[in-house]
Amino acid sequence: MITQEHPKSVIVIFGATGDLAKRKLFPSIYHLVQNEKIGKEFAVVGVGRRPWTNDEFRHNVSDSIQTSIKESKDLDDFTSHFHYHPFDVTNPSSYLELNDLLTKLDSTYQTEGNRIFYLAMAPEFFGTIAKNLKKEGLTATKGWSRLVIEKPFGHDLPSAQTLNQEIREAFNEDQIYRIDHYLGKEMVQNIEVIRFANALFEPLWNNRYISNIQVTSSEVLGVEDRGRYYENSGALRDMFQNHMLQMVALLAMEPPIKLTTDEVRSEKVKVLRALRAVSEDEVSDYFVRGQYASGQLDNKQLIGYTEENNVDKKSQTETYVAGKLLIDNFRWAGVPFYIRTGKRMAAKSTQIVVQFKDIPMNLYYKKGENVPPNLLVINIQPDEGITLQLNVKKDGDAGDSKPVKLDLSNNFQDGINTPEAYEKLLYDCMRGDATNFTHWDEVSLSWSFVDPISDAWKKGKAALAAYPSGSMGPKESDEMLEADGNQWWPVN
Ligand SMILES: NC(=O)C1=CN([C@@H]2O[C@H](COP(=O)(O)OP(=O)(O)OC[C@H]3O[C@@H](n4cnc5c(N)ncnc54)[C@H](OP(=O)(O)O)[C@@H]3O)[C@@H](O)[C@H]2O)C=CC1
Ligand SMILES: O=C1O[C@H](COP(=O)(O)O)[C@@H](O)[C@H](O)[C@H]1O
Repeated sequence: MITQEHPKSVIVIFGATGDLAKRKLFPSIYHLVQNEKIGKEFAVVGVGRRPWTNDEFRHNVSDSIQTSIKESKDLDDFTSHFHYHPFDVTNPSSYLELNDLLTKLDSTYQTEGNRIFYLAMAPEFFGTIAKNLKKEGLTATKGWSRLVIEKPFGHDLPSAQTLNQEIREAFNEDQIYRIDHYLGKEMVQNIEVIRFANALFEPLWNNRYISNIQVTSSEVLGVEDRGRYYENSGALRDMFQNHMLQMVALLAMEPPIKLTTDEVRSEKVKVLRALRAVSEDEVSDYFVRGQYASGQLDNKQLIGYTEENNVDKKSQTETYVAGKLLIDNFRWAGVPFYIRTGKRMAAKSTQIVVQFKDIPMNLYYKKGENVPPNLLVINIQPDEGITLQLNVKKDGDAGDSKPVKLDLSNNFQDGINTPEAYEKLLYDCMRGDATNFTHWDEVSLSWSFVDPISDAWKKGKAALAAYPSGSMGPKESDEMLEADGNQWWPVN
């Protein structure tokens, strides 16, 4: 059941001394309190191996808030809700002590026995932690208990299945919240509203009127200090299998009969089931993989991927992937969904472009050529908003037209204050709303689609194209669209 107001809970963060907790989780909890989404009835227990005291932990929390939020206030009061419990999560006996602490905090903060276990740690620990939580009785509380799991959820389908079995032995599916932080982004959540709350778009949202849909998520950053993780992941597993496929599912799904968790998920699952499988031999026709070489951006010289720390000098890991997806159902037959994502590209941008089909006949503007197509552009980040490209009469010239952009970005007035993805997702989890988390069916279908692609790449069935840092990816990606008579639309 979804709690409407001021959910109460103890939140146990496994990995509370790590990067994710400091950069995302503590500021998110702070915002929830400041925005009065949660009241005083909460406590946070941090788990890590470092032998910190409560004071040291609270200092670290304070630091994280001051770094990320300009005007922070009431920090002492806020951090007094934070407690640190150091232990190695592979040591089963420590869970009993943790349980005692949770029971005590439950009574101090009147959290009604509700517990969130947030696993902000490397995935190899997920199964062990889930098992010990159940075995030592931490999930047997008078309130609810929920498990939040960070990505990556497995490395391929078999490893994801093993992980799922391990956590399902301790938690039911409806207690498991698999985070995909893109689903917490304001404009990703807006996809459904744009589609289903506007009489203008939904009738056109099909293969009769749409020529193709493009989803881009480009990053300026390189692999930073995550070389070890990224070498085993690459862009296909890091971004495509989860964030990109989730956006495709939201764009392509049928209208759900209700906006409930189960109904929305069930429609997304149908899209993933309808994705046309790409066999190993066809991979090069549908996918391009690339790796950033050295290059320049904003007059700065940038090193190539293989020169990064903890990266093999001969690495074949892709830092860029572009794909052409086909969805074999009545609505989308024949409409390509072009997807691209990569690191060290020219701009940080996540953007969706819906390109409508050409009008049947050109009465205007350079007859014999096509009038520019109508485009609906959904800007997810860094700017939030939508633009609609239409054609209007050219000033003065009778019989001539020009494209104009109807820019609705200014309507998103509270854009800068929209809650951060993690804040929304944490709040959803506290309220028991799993709509914006990924269900096991979605995860397994995504891996089923992705595995043949990575297998083909592993067997060397497709070349790894180099692209200069600071560019928009390899030329092979442009050629993939050109072969269909299409082109990537520029990102904002
Ligand atoms: N950082 C990010 O931006 C993102 C991270 N993620 C995911 O979140 C998870 C955490 O990432 P991140 O915070 O970057 O990782 P870090 O390496 O920064 O942190 C790892 C944490 O795990 C703790 N830890 C490791 N081993 C043990 C152990 N045996 N017992 C108890 N605690 C242990 C560490 O504590 P200590 O050192 O004190 O032992 C530390 O708090 C990963 O699954 C990652 O893929 C997902 C998206 C983005
Ligand atoms: O999950 C991940 O996402 C980030 C990009 O997230 P964004 O919100 O900044 O678009 C990416 O850098 C990282 O490699 C990946 O693990």
